[in-house]
Amino acid sequence: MLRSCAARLHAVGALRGLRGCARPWARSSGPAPEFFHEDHSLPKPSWSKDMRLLFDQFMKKCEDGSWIHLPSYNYTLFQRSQDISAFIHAYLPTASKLINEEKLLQAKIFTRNFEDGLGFEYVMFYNDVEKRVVCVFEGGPYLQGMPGCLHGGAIATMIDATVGTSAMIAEGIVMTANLNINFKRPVPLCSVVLINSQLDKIEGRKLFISCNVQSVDEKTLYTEATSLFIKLDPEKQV
Ligand SMILES: CCCCCCCC/C=C\CCCCCCCC(=O)SCCNC(=O)CCNC(=O)[C@H](O)C(C)(C)COP(=O)(O)OP(=O)(O)OC[C@H]1O[C@@H](n2cnc3c(N)ncnc32)[C@H](O)[C@@H]1OP(=O)(O)O
Repeated sequence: MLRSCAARLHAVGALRGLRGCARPWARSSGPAPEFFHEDHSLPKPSWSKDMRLLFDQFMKKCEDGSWIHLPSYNYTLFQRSQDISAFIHAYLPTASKLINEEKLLQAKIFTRNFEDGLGFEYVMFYNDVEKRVVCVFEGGPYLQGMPGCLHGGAIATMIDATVGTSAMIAEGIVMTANLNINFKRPVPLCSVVLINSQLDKIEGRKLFISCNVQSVDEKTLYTEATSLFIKLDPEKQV
């Protein structure tokens, strides 16, 4: 399973020629520690029936290669601590002055650090022809905002992660410059939703990606969003 997940991620990278992801900042090579490799996007006992059903449906679509399952880990692409540090120095020199290098060793993706079933449960799929990333997302009980509803910040986070994945696949190292969200209906806590993102256009370093959040039966439109991502330029002092 680990081999096939790595192969799929590699396929996505190869698809885009790994633009911007050649790790020019890396000081070391070799495998990351084994415990890092748990793919959090695979079915777990805590997943609901809807989540499992949609996972199976999308995995079926992956069989002819039109869709790709994107594995997901609790660390960034730059998982080795020395890589993270070198990455920040190369791309975010202003921020690097304020970052505690020791704390950096503990860095993890915050959506992947809740206990199973309590926080963000999600899996993403990518269609290269249509330039779409779809995220199947179930927000657990620890993500409550208004009683019985998903916190808007949790929705924003997952929208950012979905459109961000789309931007990263297209152009490598990017950051969110603008995220514009219309919350149209409250999302019931612990329900499964589909986050559909679409890469609309690329203009120089700017990527425009739109997105909506729908119920599984597609009858309820919960949220609509547009986003702007900027491909980072290591020559610029951001
Ligand atoms: C092969 C890969 C496989 C991958 C597989 C998938 C794995 C996925 C794994 C994990 C995915 C997780 C994904 C998570 C995603 C999360 C992302 C975040 O949350 S990022 C944190 C929040 N964002 C910030 O903190 C940015 C702060 N802002 C900045 O640092 C700068 O403003 C930055 C970098 C965005 C732009 O700065 P400049 O100096 O590089 O660029 P300038 O010159 O200012 O802008 C460039 C152009 O963009 C326009 N622009 C910039 N900001 C704009 C704005 N807010 N609105 C409109 N236009 C804007 C400008 O007007 C300019 O346009 P003109 O070229 O002149 O036409």
